[in-house]
Amino acid sequence: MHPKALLDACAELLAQVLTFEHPADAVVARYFRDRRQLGPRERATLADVTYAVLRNKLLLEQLARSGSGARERRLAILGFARVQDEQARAADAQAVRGPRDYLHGALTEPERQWLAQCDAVPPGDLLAPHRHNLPEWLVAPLKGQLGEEGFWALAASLATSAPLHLRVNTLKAKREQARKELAQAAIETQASPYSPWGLHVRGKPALGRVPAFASGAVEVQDEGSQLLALLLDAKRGEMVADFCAGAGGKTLAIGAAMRSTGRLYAFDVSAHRLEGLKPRLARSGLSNVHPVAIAHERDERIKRLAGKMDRVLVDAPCSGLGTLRRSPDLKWRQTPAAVAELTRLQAAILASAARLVKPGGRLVYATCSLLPDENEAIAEAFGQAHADFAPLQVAELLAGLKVEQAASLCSGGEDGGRFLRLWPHLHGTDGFFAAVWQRK
Ligand SMILES: C[S@@+](CC[C@H](N)C(=O)[O-])C[C@H]1O[C@@H](n2cnc3c(N)ncnc32)[C@H](O)[C@@H]1O
Repeated sequence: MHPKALLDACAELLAQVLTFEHPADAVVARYFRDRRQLGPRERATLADVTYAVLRNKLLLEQLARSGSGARERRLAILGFARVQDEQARAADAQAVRGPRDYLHGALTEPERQWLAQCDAVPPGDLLAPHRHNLPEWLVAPLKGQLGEEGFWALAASLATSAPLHLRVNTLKAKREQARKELAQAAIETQASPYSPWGLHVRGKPALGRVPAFASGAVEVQDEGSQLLALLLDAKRGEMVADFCAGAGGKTLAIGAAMRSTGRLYAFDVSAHRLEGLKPRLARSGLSNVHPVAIAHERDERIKRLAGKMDRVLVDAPCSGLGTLRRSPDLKWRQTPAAVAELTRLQAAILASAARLVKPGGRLVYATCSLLPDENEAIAEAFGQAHADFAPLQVAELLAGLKVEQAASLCSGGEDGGRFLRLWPHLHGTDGFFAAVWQRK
């Protein structure tokens, strides 16, 4: 595709994404579906430019106030330039000559001059929002937790794309064996630092046709997600519920930890999301998973299982702000009112799910949010209202599960070990929270 046509396509896609009527990944997927002629490299550029604009929206909008032509085109040019610079850095700037040659081929002379002017703006001249690229309502709760330095480190980390992590399906392969199999397909990996099931992939290779993936020996899963499933510590032959299973990322990890024995219910209110679990389940080789679409958290089918579960995971619906590297549109689509609404739902789901746990059983509440209102506040309110649930120290549990540097992954409580608290800038994972209780 000629650079001019690709830049036009970027501007066209951006115009659709920036209405924020639908999640960016859905808009991008539909755009690709409607244009089957696009090749893999063009698709990659279109997605990368879109995501670069979403991640750096406040800065790029500020820069795009100058220049001429359609706003989406100016944003596309700025996003494209960032993507090409990033690629050049990743490939070693020395080796890549003229990293912006391709983009320059799409620009008019005035546009080239304008881009050079944008490049020359000294970072010190930019206001704070143009440097952190976060909505104002998020700044105070994040600074409140991280302090000034931590906040800026997080903002820098959220401006990057997330690394690719795999979880080895221990039902099918040991970690070292999966590594070797992947290496044969020219996929370089190394053991993840925290999850005993994890592999960190070098680069972002396509996995669809890689034998280890097709055979179900590995699944794509953020290392933080793996740790949540690990924390449930489900054992052979147990009765377990994954209360908000969605497309089953954690269900699959829990089922494998149970060695495909016992009974693992995958509940969700979205039958559509549970449908997404089916092909993954087929690949995984698990036969202990029972997906059940429920009407709501107080569904009759849930009530019938009261007091019967050894372990229950509540991977609650949340703002998703811990996944901003992957879904940067969320920071522009979420609102304080939507978060307040979510906190009511989270408390209700946790209270209902807790009824399933039998005496001596374990309850895990988790989110991929960075906000205390969705995390510590929900866990603390639950603890106060449920004297029959004793809090467990996450740092101790993870250390017992042989997770390296377990204490560094935790915060809260007297010794800082009460909750799991993962941060992209500190741990390289998505942002995650978890609290654990044992029913007395
Ligand atoms: C964070 S996502 C789950 C992700 C999934 N556990 C995974 O690892 O892939 C939260 C899920 O909660 C579901 N949900 C929302 N309201 C619910 C409710 N009242 N009861 C059960 N699940 C609910 C949503 O449909 C969504 O799939």
